Amino acid sequence: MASSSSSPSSPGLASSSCKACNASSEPVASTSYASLLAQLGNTPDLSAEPWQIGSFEPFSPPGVDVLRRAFRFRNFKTAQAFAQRVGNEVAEVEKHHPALITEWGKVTVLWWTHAINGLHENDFICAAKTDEIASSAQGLKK
Ligand SMILES: C[C@H](O)[C@H](O)[C@H]1CNC2=NC(N)=NC(=O)C2=N1
Repeated sequence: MASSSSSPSSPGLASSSCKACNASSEPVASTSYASLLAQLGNTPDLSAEPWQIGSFEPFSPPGVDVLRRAFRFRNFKTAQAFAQRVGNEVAEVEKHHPALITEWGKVTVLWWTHAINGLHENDFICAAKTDEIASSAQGLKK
């Protein structure tokens, strides 16, 4: 595993707030990208199975860069409650909204900035806040 699945993020990022963003906002600079990823606990782990996503990681479907992490839960109810907390406590507070895929025992969270079709510092802030919620979420499987 790349890191503990409960709370790999640095408290600094998780206690920052999102800045207003529009189509001319700057994506994260290549110089800060690696440091921001490291703050989310992302370190290369060549021994991990391809389906394990133990920390937020870059994911690049054609045409867009995304941060993605899958969280495992004991059942559907606890997965759904976590997705709702991310929606209410991060997305609606920060006015920055993820894709949340809720399945039995699993929530996949994808952060990117629609306005720039890529990654902004806001995405790293929201990813860190998501990790923080996971660290106290009921039913999370570590
Ligand atoms: C007007 C409103 O603030 C914007 O449309 C916000 C809403 N939530 C958003 N969420 C995300 N992830 N990216 C955006 O560019 C975005 N824009």
